[in-house]
Amino acid sequence: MSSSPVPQGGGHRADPRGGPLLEVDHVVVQFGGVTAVNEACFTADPGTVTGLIGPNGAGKTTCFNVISGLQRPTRGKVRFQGKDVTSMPVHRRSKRGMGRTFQRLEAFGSLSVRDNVRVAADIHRGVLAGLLPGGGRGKDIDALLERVGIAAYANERADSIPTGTARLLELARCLAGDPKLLLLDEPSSGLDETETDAFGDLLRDLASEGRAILMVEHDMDLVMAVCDTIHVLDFGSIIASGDPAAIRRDPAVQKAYLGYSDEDGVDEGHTVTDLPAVTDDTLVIPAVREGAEA
Ligand SMILES: Nc1ncnc2c1ncn2[C@@H]1O[C@H](COP(=O)(O)OP(=O)(O)OP(=O)(O)O)[C@@H](O)[C@H]1O
Repeated sequence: MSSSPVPQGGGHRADPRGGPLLEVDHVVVQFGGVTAVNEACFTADPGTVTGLIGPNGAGKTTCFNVISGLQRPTRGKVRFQGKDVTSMPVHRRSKRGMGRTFQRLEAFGSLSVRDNVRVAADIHRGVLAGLLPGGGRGKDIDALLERVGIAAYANERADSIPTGTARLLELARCLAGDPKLLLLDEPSSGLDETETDAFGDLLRDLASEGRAILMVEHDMDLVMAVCDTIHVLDFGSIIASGDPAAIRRDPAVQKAYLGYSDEDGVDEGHTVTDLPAVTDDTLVIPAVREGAEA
């Protein structure tokens, strides 16, 4: 895949002073009496995949909204390439190299898959737009579709493709802007197992070009397979940060998801057979907090 002629992010740099590409610094978001994000601090670095996980309502999307500029934090700062962008509008962050996909699909339904990417390239004026007029540019767009695995759908209307494919289209539209930071919100939902494996490979490949990837994702197998670092949010606060092995073992994470941890042993009505194994090999963190509505 690395021989693809489409945007290759090699050379994406962090803050020239040597800091991380993205810094979320003590961010607080309050909606009336609800504290959606509570003093969150984390970073994303070039060449890495960072996961932001947590049960439903933990504050993941609100964090993404703060980073991308859709939500002003009540307190705290967001820095990108060392610059304070907390008050910067969405389009200027995007121009500086932030790309985002949404849980809700954003493509133009009546346009073909290829034209959706073409429009995104024109909007971003990324490396695709304006380059090699005519056939050349079309070829680059087709190579991008190939790279994300949706070339077979190039001529289909965007509103007629399966949900998983539409998510990959979102990613292709995002990549047309050649972002330094990719913010991916539930990117694998709708993908089957084989597609998810291929998607994981693509994420690693995109990171290897020097991009920073920050991903909110409920598929824990994918998160554990591709992330270098994982931050776990619960009720707006980061309760654990570390590599996948550390996160699997973390008692606070097990409690947040399962209501109990390995350290608790068997109590509060749980029997041995009730307790799912939480081991290095078996990840049994469900997407939904135990007892919560899905
Ligand atoms: N605009 C808003 N107004 C009021 N409360 C909000 C708003 N947006 C989010 N919230 C609340 O903030 C908290 C965090 O929500 P958020 O959507 O960020 O969680 P999440 O981790 O992304 O959840 P999910 O996994 O279900 O998408 C929730 O309690 C939610 O109800």
